Amino acid sequence: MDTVLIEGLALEAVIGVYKWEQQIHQRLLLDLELGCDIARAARDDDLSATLDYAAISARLQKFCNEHRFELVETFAERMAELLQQAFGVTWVRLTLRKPGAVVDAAFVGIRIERGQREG
Ligand SMILES: Nc1nc2c(c(=O)[nH]1)N=C([C@H](O)[C@@H](O)CO)CN2
Repeated sequence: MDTVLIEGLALEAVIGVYKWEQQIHQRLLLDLELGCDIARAARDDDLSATLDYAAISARLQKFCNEHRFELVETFAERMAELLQQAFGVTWVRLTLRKPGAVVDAAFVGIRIERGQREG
């Protein structure tokens, strides 16, 4: 199984459990590993035969503009569902970081894996 990567994608979202957090936008950082067989895309030099990282990045930025959640867990789970439903992603490892949420930590966040890794 090959992997399409998106790393350090900056997302602006309304996210947090506290009232003050629900009135501001905060930056999240997203890393994605997306399972994908790239053989046909590479053979035919054909974008339509692989996962388009630009289209996926734009769709996730739109999703963040349209939704608000309290937990990074919820955001991560919903983005994984979107990747499966809208782009046919069969396996994803998703890391979502919330910089600055804990002052003494560079990052806090979560990592999830969904779907079956083939090959
Ligand atoms: N496991 C989690 N812990 C916490 C979260 C979260 O989303 N997942 N969120 C917060 C607050 O919103 C925090 O980020 C504000 O500083 C606390 N713990």
